[in-house]
Amino acid sequence: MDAIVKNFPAGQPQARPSQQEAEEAVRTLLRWAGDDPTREGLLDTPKRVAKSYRELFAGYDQEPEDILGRTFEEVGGFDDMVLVKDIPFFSHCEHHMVPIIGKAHVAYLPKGRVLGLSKIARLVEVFGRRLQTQETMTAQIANSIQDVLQPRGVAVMIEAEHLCMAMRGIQKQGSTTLTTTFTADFKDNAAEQARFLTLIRR
Ligand SMILES: Nc1nc2c(ncn2[C@@H]2O[C@H](COP(=O)(O)OP(=O)(O)OP(=O)(O)O)[C@@H](O)[C@H]2O)c(=O)[nH]1
Ligand SMILES: [Zn+2]
Repeated sequence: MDAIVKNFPAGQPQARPSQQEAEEAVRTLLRWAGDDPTREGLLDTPKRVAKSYRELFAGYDQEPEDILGRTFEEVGGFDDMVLVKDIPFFSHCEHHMVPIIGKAHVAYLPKGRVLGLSKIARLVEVFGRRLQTQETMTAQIANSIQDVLQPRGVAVMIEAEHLCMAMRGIQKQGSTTLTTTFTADFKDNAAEQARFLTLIRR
């Protein structure tokens, strides 16, 4: 497996470890948790975890440009807000690698071109399936739509529960974190921001 890990923080692509190395790392963590990786029930667990990581972190193999590339211009002059709300997602926090469970609300003000609606949900998936902070994910969704589609503005709100705060640490269940990013006209126009917030609360 010689795939390159994208998004490496220092900007230096690193070769992916082999399947065997990944499985060995899981065996180490099983021993760290206090269990015995050689007992029958755990024999295939390292293989399953490695496979499951490829799915849970599939977003490292996808680029927003590939998803947002296909746009439509024939929309009868429509230039008002397009809002896709309540897009459910799962992610993992980059501090503890524990799930973040949430919903994203994504709006933009078109300028001549619109996106296929499913592409907005696909974009949420791409960034959700990476290690994240909620703030980063919110900004990444907004900025990639702004950069690729170049609409008049983008608004993104994420509401999420962080299981690292619920299952461990401070152990507060049921709290919700809200984050927003506004670009261009949404950033400069309080009335557009208010309309976005009203529509997602309806
Ligand atoms: N800003 C931000 N913080 C997050 C996010 N997800 C988790 N965190 C926080 O990251 C922080 C990491 O704090 P540290 O003190 O380094 O780690 P810790 O000792 O495990 O912290 P506790 O969770 O307080 O036990 C915690 O306060 C988490 O709640 C996120 O998406 N955004
Ligand atoms: Zn965390």
